[in-house]
Formats: sequence, C-alpha cells, structure tokens
Amino acid sequence: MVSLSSSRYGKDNIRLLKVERDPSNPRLQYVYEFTICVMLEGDYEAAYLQADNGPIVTTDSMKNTTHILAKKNPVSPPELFASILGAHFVDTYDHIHKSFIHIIQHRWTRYAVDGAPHEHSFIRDGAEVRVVDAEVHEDGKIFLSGGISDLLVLKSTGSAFYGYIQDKYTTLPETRDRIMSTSVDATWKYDVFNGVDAVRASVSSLEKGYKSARDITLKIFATDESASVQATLYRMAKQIIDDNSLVNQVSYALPNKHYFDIDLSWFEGLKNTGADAEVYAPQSNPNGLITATISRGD
Ligand SMILES: O=c1[nH]c(=O)c2[nH]c(=O)[nH]c2[nH]1
Repeated sequence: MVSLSSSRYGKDNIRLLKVERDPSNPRLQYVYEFTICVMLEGDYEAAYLQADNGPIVTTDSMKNTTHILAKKNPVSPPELFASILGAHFVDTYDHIHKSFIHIIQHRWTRYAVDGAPHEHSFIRDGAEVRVVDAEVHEDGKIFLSGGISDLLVLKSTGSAFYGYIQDKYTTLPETRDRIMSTSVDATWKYDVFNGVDAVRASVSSLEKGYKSARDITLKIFATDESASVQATLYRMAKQIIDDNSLVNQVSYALPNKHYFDIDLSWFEGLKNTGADAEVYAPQSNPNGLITATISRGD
C-alpha cells in the first residue's frame, strides 16, 4: 500500500527578456531579463494515480502563459509580475489551489557613453541576481519574498576574529585585521498581501525593499568594524527590518571566503603575516557558511 503524500509540477527555466519603451522617447528603453519557475498544486492526483491526463494544465501552456502575461503586464517590479502570474493559474483553473512562482532577474545595468547614460545599452555587471518568490493561494492570499543572490563582496580591512573557543582542536590564529569576503544570499519576507491589487498598491514599498536591502547589505559590510560574519549579518538584517515596515523576516546565507596570510619568512626573512601581510592565498575550500533568520518582534 502506498499513497501520494504530496506533489507539485510545473515549468522550470522559462526564459524571457522584455523591452519597455519610454512613451515620450521610444529610443529610451528598459530591459528586464528573467528566468522563471512556475509550479502548481491542486486536484490532479488522477494524473499520477490513474495515468489520467484530464486534469493536467501542461507545462508547455505554463510557458506560453508566462510569455503572454509578460506581454500584457508590467514585469517590474518582479514581485508584482510573480503575483500576476501566480494569480492567473489559481483564478483560471478551479482545481488549481496554489501556485509557486520563482523569478531570477539577471542584471542589465545601463552604462554611460561619453559620460551620459546610454538610452538602450546595458552591461552585465557581475553574477549577482535579484530573486523573487510568490506563493499564491486561491483565496487571494499572496506570500511574497524578495532576495539577492551571488553578490560577491570583499573588504581588505575592518574585520577581526578573536575570542573564540580555544581547545585542543583549535589551530586558527586570532586576528585583529583580516580580509572579509562573501557571496551574499539574502531573502526578505513581506507581510501577506490580499490579492494582486494589494501588491500593486505596494509597488513602491517592494522596490524600496529591494533597493534598501541591497544598499544596507553593502553599506554595513563596508562600515561595520566586524567582530565576525555572524555579528555583521545580524546588523544587516536588523537594519533591513527597521527600515522596511512591510518586511517581517530576513534571512542571510553568507559563505566565509577565506584569504590566508602566507608565511614567507623562509625567504630572506620576508615579513608577510599579521600586520605585515600583503600577499594572501585565496582559499577555494573548505569555507565557513554563516546563516541566520531574523524576525520582527519576539
Ligand atoms: O566570522 C567568522 N565566524 C566563524 O564562525 C569563524 N570560524 C572560523 O574559522 N573563522 C570564522 N570567522
């Protein structure tokens, strides 16, 4: 005896790029490139249990729907587009009860030519992406989260690490000045929205959520006299919650990308450790991984 405990299905890696043209100057353009995953949950058990395809909304149709709704709606901010897309499936099909939309927005940053921002030319400045998740229920509730992934940062001073457990397993030297580097993975959750119109009414807060989370991450990374990745992470998350009334939870996953001093004293007594360190050895593995979720209230 077995039973179907849970199931979800959909289309992953739907790719699209949308060009939006300024109404007063069609050469002034904005581009949005997304990779999207659409997943649905509902009453389609017969497809699994009886090989009955009757209740299946095809994953190919999900891809088509994504393209059509991107044509008919604004795609920015991605939180709004994810809500529109997710609501479409639960509103259109009675037997679909929940949809899960995951959007990765790839960075195309307008660049300057002869000192002036160019109207329609963009540069991919790094691997960093903006991420959005929308969980849309048929009763209209929309659970949104925004995020940043693969934002690679490094500071060459302003980070210390000492005072930790010293026991027979410890070899790590304490340091008052080290390189700190991480690839930021941050996620922030919003209060639940009641319907797409409520999301639409909060577009400016969603845009501000993304901009302020990114700015705060970069600013606190740079300015905090860091005692540890843990302490710096907490300050970032707290500031994001303090500055965004609709955000109720922030999570970070911060790999600690180590750069170790290289002892060169064997060569003519060269001093290259501690305060004398200038040439470091980047470590690819293993790496620390510091994670936490910080919530509003208790
Ligand atoms: O900021 C840090 N936190 C740690 O928990 C840790 N552990 C370690 O070896 N180096 C570091 N750095």
